[in-house]
Order: sequence, then C-alpha cells, then structure tokens
Amino acid sequence: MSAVPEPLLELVDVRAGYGAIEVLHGVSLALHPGAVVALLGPNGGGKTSTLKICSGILPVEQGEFRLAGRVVNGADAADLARLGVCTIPEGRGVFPNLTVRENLWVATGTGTSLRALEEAAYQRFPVLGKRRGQLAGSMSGGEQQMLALSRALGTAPTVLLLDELSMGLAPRVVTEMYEIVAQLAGEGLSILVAEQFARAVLPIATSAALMLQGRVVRTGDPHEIDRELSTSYLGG
Ligand SMILES: Nc1ncnc2c1ncn2[C@@H]1O[C@H](COP(=O)(O)OP(=O)(O)OP(=O)(O)O)[C@@H](O)[C@H]1O
Repeated sequence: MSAVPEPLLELVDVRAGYGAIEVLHGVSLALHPGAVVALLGPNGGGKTSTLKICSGILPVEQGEFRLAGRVVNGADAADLARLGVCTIPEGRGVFPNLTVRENLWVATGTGTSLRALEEAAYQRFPVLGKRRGQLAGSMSGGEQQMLALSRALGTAPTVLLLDELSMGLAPRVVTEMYEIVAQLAGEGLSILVAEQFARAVLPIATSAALMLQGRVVRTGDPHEIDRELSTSYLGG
C-alpha cells in the first residue's frame, strides 16, 4: 500500500483578521503536490484572506500554517516567495504602463535572467512574443493573465495562489486559462485557486473547499460540491 503524500501547504485551524476584527475563524485546508484546490464561496466568505495567509500578507493569529511539513507562521511574503509560494492577485498584478518585456524583467529580481524568462513565456504563450514591446495595459484580459502567469512561473514556484482568475474575462478565455492551470498542475505545480464562479474552475479541480463567513464549511469532490452549489447559495 502506498503512503498518502504529505500536503505541500496546509492550514490547520487558522484564525486571522484585520485589526481587532477576526475574519477567518479556524480555517483548515490541505494542498497536495500537483493538486488544484478550488476555494469557492460568495463574496466576503474569506477566500482572499485565506490566500493572503498563504502568501504571508496576513499574519496567522492562531493555528498553524505549514509548508512541506514545516510550520511557517510568521514568515512574510518575501520569505514565502523564497520558499516557492507565488501569488497572482485579483486584478492580475501586471504593470499596465510597462511593456510585456519590462513586466517580465520585474521577475528577474529572483535571479532568473530576462532571456530565460522571455524564452519560457513566449514558448508557453506565443501571443506574448508578438506583443513583447506592447504596453501590458493595452492587451486583452486573457493576455494580461498570461503575462501574470509567465512572470509568476519565472520564479520557479512550487505553489501557485490564484485569486479570481476569471475576473473580467470572457467565458471562452476563462476556459482556456483554466486549461493552462490544469497543464501546470500536470507539470507538478500545486495550485490553490479562489473563485467566486465555481463552474469555471470545477472541471479542472482535484478537490474543492467551500468557504462561508470565514470558515471552510465543506471540502471534497469538486463535482459533488458543484451539485450542492447548484441547488443552494450560488445558483446554477
Ligand atoms: N483589508 C481589510 N480590512 C478589514 N476587513 C477586511 C479587509 N479585507 C477583507 N475584509 C473583510 O474580511 C471578510 C472576508 O473578506 P475576503 O476578501 O477574504 O472574502 P472573499 O471571499 O475573498 O470575498 P471577495 O470575493 O469579495 O474578495 C469580509 O467580511 C471583508 O469585509
């Protein structure tokens, strides 16, 4: 019998908040190597705050944040980036007034050469090669998301945190972006993705966690959770 692999990233009963206001009331979550975990739920449920915990932006007040079995409570965003955690925030985080090339250059701070970053980006997303001199802000939402992904991948992360990948994108582009996410997981990357629109991510998720009012109220098979969601809070 093969041993169950240890989660790469794990939250155990994590409580956190903003100032005196607690917004995460004991969140537990596990992300295994090569998995795509979909963090679902309505606005204000705590998805973004959970991602902020995982990227070191929001400190853990109680409970444990573990990375590869090691407790990393107190690690800041730079520490976690060095440990292989990379975030694409809501709104993508590309610099609209910089070109594609210049946006990639920003990721050279982690030690990868611009040439290597460009080669990898243009190979994965040929359209970015054609747009290398174009301002990021003038590109389509999907192209900006490709640029954000390329920059993130340039740091050779082991964990990718995605917040509302689908935001502002046409349904066809969302499907394409999630196909890319599935490919990345197939290459071994572990991915935690917060999505308000469950249908976008469920086809490629290995598991799903439903967040309501600062708690994970349900985790499990994405299709089962999809069925539950269709008949409850989020509509079809
Ligand atoms: N910077 C902040 N200061 C104070 N409260 C905040 C802050 N950010 C979020 N909150 C509160 O924390 C709770 C969880 O919000 P969070 O953004 O994590 O939820 P979400 O599920 O990601 O929703 P959304 O899709 O709107 O981002 C909400 O009640 C929100 O009002």
